[in-house]
Amino acid sequence: MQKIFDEVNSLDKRSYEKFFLTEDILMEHAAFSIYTYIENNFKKNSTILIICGSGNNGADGLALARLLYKKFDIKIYLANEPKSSMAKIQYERIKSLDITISEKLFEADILIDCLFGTGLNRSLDENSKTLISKLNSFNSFKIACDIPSGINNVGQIENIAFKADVTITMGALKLSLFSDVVKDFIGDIQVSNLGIQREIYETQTNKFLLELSDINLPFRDKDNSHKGTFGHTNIIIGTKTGAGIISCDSAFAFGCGLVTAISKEDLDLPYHIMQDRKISKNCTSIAIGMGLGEYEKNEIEKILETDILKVIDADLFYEKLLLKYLDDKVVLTPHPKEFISLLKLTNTDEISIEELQNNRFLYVEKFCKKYPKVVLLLKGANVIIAQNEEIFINNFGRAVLSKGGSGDVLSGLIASLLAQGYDRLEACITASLAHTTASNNYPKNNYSLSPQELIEEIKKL
Ligand SMILES: NC(=O)C1=CN([C@@H]2O[C@H](COP(=O)(O)OP(=O)(O)OC[C@H]3O[C@@H](n4cnc5c(N)ncnc54)[C@H](O)[C@@H]3O)[C@@H](O)[C@H]2O)[C@@H](O)CC1
Ligand SMILES: Nc1ncnc2c1ncn2[C@@H]1O[C@H](COP(=O)(O)OP(=O)(O)O)[C@@H](O)[C@H]1O
Ligand SMILES: [K+]
Repeated sequence: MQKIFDEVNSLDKRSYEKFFLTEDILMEHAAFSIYTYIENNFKKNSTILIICGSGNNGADGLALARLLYKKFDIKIYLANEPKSSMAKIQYERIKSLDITISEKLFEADILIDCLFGTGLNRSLDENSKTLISKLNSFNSFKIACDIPSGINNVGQIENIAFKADVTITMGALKLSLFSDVVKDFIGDIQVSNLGIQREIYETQTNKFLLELSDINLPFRDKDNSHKGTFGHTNIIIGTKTGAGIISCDSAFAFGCGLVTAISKEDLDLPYHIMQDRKISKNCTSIAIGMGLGEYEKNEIEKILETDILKVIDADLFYEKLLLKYLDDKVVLTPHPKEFISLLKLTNTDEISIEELQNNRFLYVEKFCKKYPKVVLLLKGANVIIAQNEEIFINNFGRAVLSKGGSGDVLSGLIASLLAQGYDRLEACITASLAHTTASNNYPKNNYSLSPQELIEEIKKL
């Protein structure tokens, strides 16, 4: 996994003080990293337009222009006069070079957005909005320097943002790059080195970006085994029976030795899924809530009271009785609408979905502070897995998963791993990575994936 930081000003400051790296040195490395990216990916003499603002983001652009000059056909567009001391210095440094300052925007092969970086501290004015909108309309390859202009420090977009194909971010990953609302604006993310290896520039953090290598699939390492060796999950089937049956199937596919569907009615189940009316004696995990619908409250309480690890999903986030069980046995897997209900039930906050989606990390942190024993997995375009003060982000998911039943598959995967002995955080991390990786491996298109096909892809991991 990679470290993520709420802000990097303190890391820059530490570099100045501890390693005697000046702002100028950091900036030269920032510009050089974008230069290297362009050199490695584009033909000599490609046309490049660098859009520069008045602060140090603009200064990065001016330094970059100097590096690119002569090898590429570059022009600068000065959205504002250089104002910060570094912007003025960088401007002086290019004055004697014959770099054209373009009076207008044009569709170059490559556009580089150096308008605003981490210094964006107020709403965009009309000029900036028009400028960004015009840039977005061009068919150029678009590179954002540090962060696409228009995205603020907490990952919100008030009106418009530059729509990058790649964002080359300076020094370390910032949390603002991982809100759901910026997902379609940042493109691929690359981190540039600022004159010292990233692991030295970075300090301690409690936020991490998951990588594919963080997956820990449930391979079996002993052959002297039987089905009970790999756990027994119980999936509670509600009135909408399909949801729970999908979870049963995904739990079975992900290695659990036995899967039992708990249901009052006789169901038409696949042959490998057992059925019972009550929780199995040797049950090692439970998943409850998917398609639950109408259910006797005391029956649910009896299940929640058990000492077994549980995945709690869907309809249960609307039930007050859940409040008694927000402890070290549960994994909660709400989508945003369910999470705002949970926030309301727990008297944490009463907010709209829009407010949540604009501040996902804030509300996850609030909830986890209040319930530090719970493991929370907040679904969305970027899944957030959190416990106490730690946050893990899975940003691999794509729109192919926006289908009824995707979440039911995920509940089954987590329950399966819990049954096999994974701890709750490990189970969420591996299940979530398996879920997104399998969906991305679906070969046909990004709209027709069914839960069954998703489970088939999980079997191939
Ligand atoms: N601090 C450092 O050591 C480094 C900083 N670097 C660059 O510096 C950037 C941050 O530079 P700054 O702090 O100068 O900030 P920016 O360059 O992001 O923008 C600040 C300027 O824009 C103005 N501004 C802010 N919001 C505005 C709005 N909505 N409409 C119009 N004007 C607005 C500010 O008043 C200020 O003049 C980073 O994103 C990164 O690109 C890099 O060179 C790496 C090293
Ligand atoms: N655009 C997207 N990008 C990434 N992941 C997505 C996207 N849309 C949906 N998902 C994922 O798909 C799952 C949907 O779950 P959920 O809303 O509970 O569906 P259901 O209840 O129908 O099973 C979640 O894991 C969510 O993170
Ligand atoms: K930028």
